[in-house]
Amino acid sequence: MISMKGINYRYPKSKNNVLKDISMSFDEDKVNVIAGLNGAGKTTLFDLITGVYPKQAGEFHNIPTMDEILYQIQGAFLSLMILGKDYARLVYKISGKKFKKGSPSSFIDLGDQRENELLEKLWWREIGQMSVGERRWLYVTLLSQLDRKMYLFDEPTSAIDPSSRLKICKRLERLTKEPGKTVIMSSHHLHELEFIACKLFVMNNGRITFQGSYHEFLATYDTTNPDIAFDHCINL
Ligand SMILES: Nc1ncnc2c1ncn2[C@@H]1O[C@H](COP(=O)(O)OP(=O)(O)OP(=O)(O)O)[C@@H](O)[C@H]1O
Repeated sequence: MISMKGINYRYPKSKNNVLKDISMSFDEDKVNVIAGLNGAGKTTLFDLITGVYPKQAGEFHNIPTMDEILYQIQGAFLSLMILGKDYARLVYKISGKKFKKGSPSSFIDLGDQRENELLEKLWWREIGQMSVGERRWLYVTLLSQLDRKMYLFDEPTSAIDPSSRLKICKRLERLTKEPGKTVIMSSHHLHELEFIACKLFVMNNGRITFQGSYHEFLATYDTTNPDIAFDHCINL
């Protein structure tokens, strides 16, 4: 199990720690979701886990090597002129997987007919002509085809509609069905977590203030509304 204990981090030239005594353990059979206000420290934590920043204090356990990690950062630049299939080719090339010309159906099966059809549709469309939700779904879907031990997705569901958010969450949940894979995402949206097996972490001001299942989260704050639970959690 990938875990960490007592992690602290301070940016050079900053006075205060941005991560404060963080201890977490990630489940392999669930999507691990980190929620928190803007600036809570989620991206910093991802950057530390993946080695973008050097570790300062605390212990990390069982973190895979760089080539076993997929890290989807926020706002990665891609030309809007390239087609879905060009992005797919790039992803496959990076991973050393065999890419075939023509229809994606000859070598990619997403295990869901509607999603296979969506992939076929986006395959031939320019990135710039896709909706934001379609684009994010395509990125997550193609990246999740790569065989890695750990996947980190930084806000893959931001700025998209509830239906597309759920599709992306379900895609990540599918990854957790494969043994030996740990999936971690950050998110500002909590409602769709009801529909996936997840472990939720709430980060506030550099500290983990909750970790447990979605249902434990609601029960802790005695509500059925995750946004109200979140509000209580960060204001305690
Ligand atoms: N390079 C940096 N140098 C100094 N401070 C930084 C740096 N990068 C981020 N910070 C600060 O660290 C804190 C945490 O930022 P971080 O990007 O990790 O938050 P986040 O939880 O991912 O936010 P968001 O939800 O907005 O993406 C913020 O106060 C931010 O201003």
